Amino acid sequence: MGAGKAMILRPGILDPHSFAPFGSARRLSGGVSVNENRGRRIDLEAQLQHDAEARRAALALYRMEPSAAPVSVAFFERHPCSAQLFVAPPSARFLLVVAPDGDASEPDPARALAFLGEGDWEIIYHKGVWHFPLIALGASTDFTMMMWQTGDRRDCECRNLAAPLFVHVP
Ligand SMILES: NC(=O)N[C@@H](O)C(=O)O
Repeated sequence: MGAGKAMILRPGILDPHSFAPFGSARRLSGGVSVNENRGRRIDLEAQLQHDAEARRAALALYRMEPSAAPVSVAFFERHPCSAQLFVAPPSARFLLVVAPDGDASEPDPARALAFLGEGDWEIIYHKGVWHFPLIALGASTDFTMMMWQTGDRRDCECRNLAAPLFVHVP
């Protein structure tokens, strides 16, 4: 993609197979009955891949305000030391934007992909996968996030793009 030439991305519907090169995605369902059958416990993936130096568990609530479409993606980031898990609630409508490694393990925006998710998903980015920060659509949405961190700058790398990508939302 030439410098300065904006690129349009149209998201596909999030599905585990399409997302697999970048991580795992699974709809949350089933689980076991808990609390006198007043609820269900759905266990999440607890064994997130991470480096030994990333020994600080980070568990957070991301209270995301909705983004307007088209969403401008001007950079990608990655977490070289840990996979990163997000849980989307049943009311969620969100975008994931990812890019494979290009030359010298830099993000390749020409092969970037966007995924539109709706409802309660567990999403896990593989360790070191280039992605744009999570995007909520439609309404303020609370996502749960978990990853392992070193506590220093190794936890997140960013790369600005020569030209932004614009993600159109159906
Ligand atoms: N950087 C950060 O805290 N969040 C991102 O990794 C994200 O994917 O939202």
